[in-house]
Amino acid sequence: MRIDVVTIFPEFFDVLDISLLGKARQTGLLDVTAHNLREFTHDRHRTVDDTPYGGGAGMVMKPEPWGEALDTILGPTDAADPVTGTGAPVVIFPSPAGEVFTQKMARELAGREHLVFGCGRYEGIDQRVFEHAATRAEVRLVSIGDYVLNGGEVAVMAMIEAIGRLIPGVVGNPESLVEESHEDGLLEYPSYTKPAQWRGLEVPPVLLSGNHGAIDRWRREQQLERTRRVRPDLLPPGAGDPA
Ligand SMILES: Nc1cc(-c2ccc3ccn(Cc4ccc(CN5CCCC5)cc4)c3c2)n[nH]1
Repeated sequence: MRIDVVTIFPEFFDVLDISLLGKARQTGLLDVTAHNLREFTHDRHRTVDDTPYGGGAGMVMKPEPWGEALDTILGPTDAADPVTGTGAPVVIFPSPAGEVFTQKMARELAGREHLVFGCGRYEGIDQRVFEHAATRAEVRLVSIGDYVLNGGEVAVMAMIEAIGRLIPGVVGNPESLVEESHEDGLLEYPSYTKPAQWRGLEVPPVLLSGNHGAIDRWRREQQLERTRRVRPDLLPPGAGDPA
């Protein structure tokens, strides 16, 4: 998978070289390139923002540098490019006004060949950038949660990690991808490891029984109980009913 990130803080993404994804980059499974938006300005001050039409606090990111950056990354769109094939790029802009990023969306995006992330700053990006990009690629505004960050970079880092780890070969043990929170729609069961006693606290005896049928049943019940308590909105229909 090829990932391009457009940002005024390209060094922010250097951390990907040392994290879990560093190995994936070395093995060519994941190719991540950060582009400095200021490389696509032409004035002496490398200006990327200006005051908002209609007034209001703060600044808005100018459309021209974004247009040139996306021209470079998306390349001249020839008619043969289907906008929605797996090979066609998806351009994702983090936004507080976006659709919420979920494990389901992460799984879907992990199947695409080319992702482009656009990191806004200030009060956001001129709306026409999204409109024009949509004439040549699939465009999505995506929120990672109902809180306001200072820009898109942290959101993109979170999405790259959530997506990257679903790519076969990026995570050591693919088994661990199936049995985790949200993968089957429920929250995960609690985990334990040695020692069996720690500060007077025991490991649930079923986990030491070697009875794998009982262990699976206990874990499933833990998932349902935890999901009922913490995230009833995630319960599948009927799962919350008393047994
Ligand atoms: N899930 C999630 C994603 C983000 C996120 C993503 C990209 C950007 C780019 C700039 N900002 C800061 C920021 C500050 C103020 C406003 C609200 N203003 C009110 C009037 C115009 C806008 C919006 C945005 C981002 C925030 N935050 N949270």
